[in-house]
Amino acid sequence: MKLTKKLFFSSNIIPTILDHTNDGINVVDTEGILVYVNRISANYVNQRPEDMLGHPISEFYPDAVLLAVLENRQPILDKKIHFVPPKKYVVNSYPIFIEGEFLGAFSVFQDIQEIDQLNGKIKHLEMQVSLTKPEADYQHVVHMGTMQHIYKQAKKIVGSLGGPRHSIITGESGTGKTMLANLIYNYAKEIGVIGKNAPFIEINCAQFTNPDIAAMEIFGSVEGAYTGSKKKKGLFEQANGGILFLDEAHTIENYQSLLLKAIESGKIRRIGDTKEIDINVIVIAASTKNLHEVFLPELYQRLGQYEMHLPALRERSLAEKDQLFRHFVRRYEEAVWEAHRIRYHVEFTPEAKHAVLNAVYPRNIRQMRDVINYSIDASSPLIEDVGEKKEITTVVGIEHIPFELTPEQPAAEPQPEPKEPEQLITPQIADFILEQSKCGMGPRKISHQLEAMGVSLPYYKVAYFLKKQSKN
Ligand SMILES: Nc1ncnc2c1ncn2[C@@H]1O[C@H](COP(=O)(O)OP(=O)(O)OP(=O)(O)O)[C@@H](O)[C@H]1O
Repeated sequence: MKLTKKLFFSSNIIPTILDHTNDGINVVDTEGILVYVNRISANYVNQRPEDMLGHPISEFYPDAVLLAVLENRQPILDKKIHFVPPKKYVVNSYPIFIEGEFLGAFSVFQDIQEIDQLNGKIKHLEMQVSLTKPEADYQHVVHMGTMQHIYKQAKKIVGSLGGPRHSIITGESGTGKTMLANLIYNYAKEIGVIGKNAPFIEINCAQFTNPDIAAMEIFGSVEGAYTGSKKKKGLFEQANGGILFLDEAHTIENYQSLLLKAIESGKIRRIGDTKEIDINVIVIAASTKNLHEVFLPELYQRLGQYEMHLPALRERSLAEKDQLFRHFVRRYEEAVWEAHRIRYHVEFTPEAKHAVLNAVYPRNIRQMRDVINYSIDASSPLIEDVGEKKEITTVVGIEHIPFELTPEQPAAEPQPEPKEPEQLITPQIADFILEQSKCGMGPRKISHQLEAMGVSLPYYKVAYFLKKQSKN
């Protein structure tokens, strides 16, 4: 037998093909009774097609778009439906007219849960990147107090008539050294000291366990300079015409004389090479250490005349901290707008804001930023629960702040709910928490376990209890 058009349409091939598509298909008569369901659609609602036929579609798909199509006799396209969250599909539905007579409707739908979740993850990652990127534009940094004075100094270093000069930035981790280097770079471009497309090459010298590898990265190498070394352009060459930012510069101890020579002569030599290469690079060396004590005196003298020190967060005024706080909250709101086109309003309760502003941050502004982002994350709704809303307000309370911060507050300040955990924690619950903690469980896991046992005790209260126990 030969497959012909006639045979194709008269046989059972079409339903078989429809069972092998990736889309779900439903066909109903004018009463909304299912006359055809493909396998995908039946699987979607955990049924067999034969058990669905002859039943109203609403029994299986309560929000079926087909019902509206039956009423209006018009197609409905690209409608997104949440089935049972997080199950989600997008559906196109059409009326069926045969020889002008209205006979029913059909719909074709695609499961988009996975695509939606992937999109959500991409947006989440994009948001994380945007929230943790150092500010590069002076308009967008907090420039009251500390930065006002330091930025003036930085501008002089690159912008003075006799400049630009190399410089040193010191400060504890997370105080804004990389950010300041970026600001200098942008300012230098703005005033034409370096070209609009000039490179900004950043290297954290501490990332190399071996000082020889660090040197090869910075100065480049020729093949065979060391066992296995390849011909390689160094960062100095890559930064030619722009800025070379050497973070954690104290770790390049062994190669300080090479650095000095490069800075003094404007020439570098790749490790293992004899040929010199001209370079025109502004070097900014940053460190958490006092480079005066670490660098060769000549190198320090060359760079350290132009030294800027960024104070730790604890040394900054409350007003400056408050500005930083507002800045990071605003950045979060802007990131939500960028990712989801949702106007997001973040409010902190006075108690929560007090906790954030008065906590101790060993990792300085970076840690404060992370705590603010974490707290807002904790109070924010899930994307899947937002629906079509275009404006949302969230209130960050003390319960959203990472627990380590709250006990660090000044003793003179009233502690939030200090007695409550003890009131809630019976001797049995106390024993349970201590036992789980001994087995290495963290407060969050313990709180989840308690919840499964019908005891509602937020993780931060578990943490507070454990902290008190460890002090007793
Ligand atoms: N004045 C400021 N205004 C706004 N954001 C700031 C300010 N100072 C620092 N930050 C932000 O704090 C975070 C940490 O800053 P940065 O990465 O520059 O610190 P760092 O001193 O280079 O840290 P590390 O020594 O660990 O490399 C960044 O997100 C940065 O943008």
